[in-house]
Amino acid sequence: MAPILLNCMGNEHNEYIKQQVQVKNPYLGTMEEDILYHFSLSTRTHNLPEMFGDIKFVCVGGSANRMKAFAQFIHHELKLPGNPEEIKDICDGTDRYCMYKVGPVLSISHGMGVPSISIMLHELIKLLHHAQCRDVILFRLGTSGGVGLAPGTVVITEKAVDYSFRPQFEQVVLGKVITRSTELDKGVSSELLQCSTELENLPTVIGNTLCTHDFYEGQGRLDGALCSFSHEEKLEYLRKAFEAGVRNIEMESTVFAAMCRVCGVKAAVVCVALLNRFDGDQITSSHDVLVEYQQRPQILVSHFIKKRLGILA
Ligand SMILES: O=P(O)(O)O[C@H]1O[C@H](CO)[C@@H](O)[C@H]1O
Ligand SMILES: O=c1cc[nH]c(=O)[nH]1
Repeated sequence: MAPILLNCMGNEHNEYIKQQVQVKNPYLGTMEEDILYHFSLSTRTHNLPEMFGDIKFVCVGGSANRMKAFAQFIHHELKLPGNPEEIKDICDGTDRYCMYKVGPVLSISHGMGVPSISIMLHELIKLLHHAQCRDVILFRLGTSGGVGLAPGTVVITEKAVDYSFRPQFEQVVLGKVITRSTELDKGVSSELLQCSTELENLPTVIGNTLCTHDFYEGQGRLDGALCSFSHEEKLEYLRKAFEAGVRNIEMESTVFAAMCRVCGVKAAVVCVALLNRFDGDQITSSHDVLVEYQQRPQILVSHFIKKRLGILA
C-alpha cells in the first residue's frame, strides 16, 4: 500500500506544482526582496498574494489606453460592483506599463516590440509566482497586419514564427544564442475558435503569426524611411509567409509564447488584422473603424473568460 500512496501523493504534488506559475531561476528563492522595478511593486512593500492571489486571466496588449479600456469593458461584462470609470492603475508609480485588476482579470500594457514585452513578462511571471497564483491563462490582445485576410479578421495564433517561419524564439544570453519553442496552448486556441462561432460579426481564423523586430523594413513595408527591396520582392516574401501558414504579422508573439511555455503558463495570442498586406502598407481605415477592430479580440477573450467563469451557459 505504502508505495502506491506515495506515488499517488507524488502525482498530486506534481499536478499542484504544474498549475503554479514557475520561475526558472535558482537565485530568486535566495533573495530577501524582489523589486519589480518597472511595475513599481516589491515583495517587501506589497503583499502580492493578497493583492493578486485570485488572478486567473491576464490580458496584455501594446497600448496603455487600450488596456485601460479593456479593464473597463471586462468590469462591465463581469457585472462587478463599483464604477469602472474609477478603476486605478496599480503601476501609477511608473509610466512604463499600466496595470488594472478587475476581479480575477489583470489587464496590462506592454509597449511595442520584443524587448518591451519581455521586460514586462519577466516581472509579470515573477509577480504571479510570488502571489502564488494557480491555473492562470495569459492572452495577448493585439493588432496586426493580415496576410491574405480581410481587414477586421481576428487571428488566433497557432504557432508564433520568426522571420524564417520557424516556431522558435532566439534570445542572446551571455553572448550565446538560446533557442526556445514558441508553441502555444492548443486547447485554449480551439476553445477561443469555438467562442468566435458563438459571436456575431467576429470573423476569426486560426493561423501562424509572424513576429518581427520592426514595423517597416522588418515587415516588408515599402513606406518606411528606409527601403532596400522592390514591390515584387515584398510580395514574394508575403507569398512565402502565406504558404508557411502565416496569416498575420505583429511584433511580440514569439517571446510571449516562449516565456509563457517555459514557465508553465497557458497562453494564447489573439490579434485583429488592420489591413491586408497584399493590398498595401499604410493603415487607411478611419479612427472609428480601427477602434471597432481593436475591440474584437477583447470581445472574443471576454466571451472565453465569461464561459470559463460560468457566467455564460
Ligand atoms: O496592437 P499591439 O498590441 O500594440 O501590437 C502591434 O502593434 C504595434 C505596431 O503598431 C506592434 O507592437 C504590434 O505587435
Ligand atoms: O501591419 C501591422 C499592423 C499592426 N501591427 C503590426 O505589427 N503590423
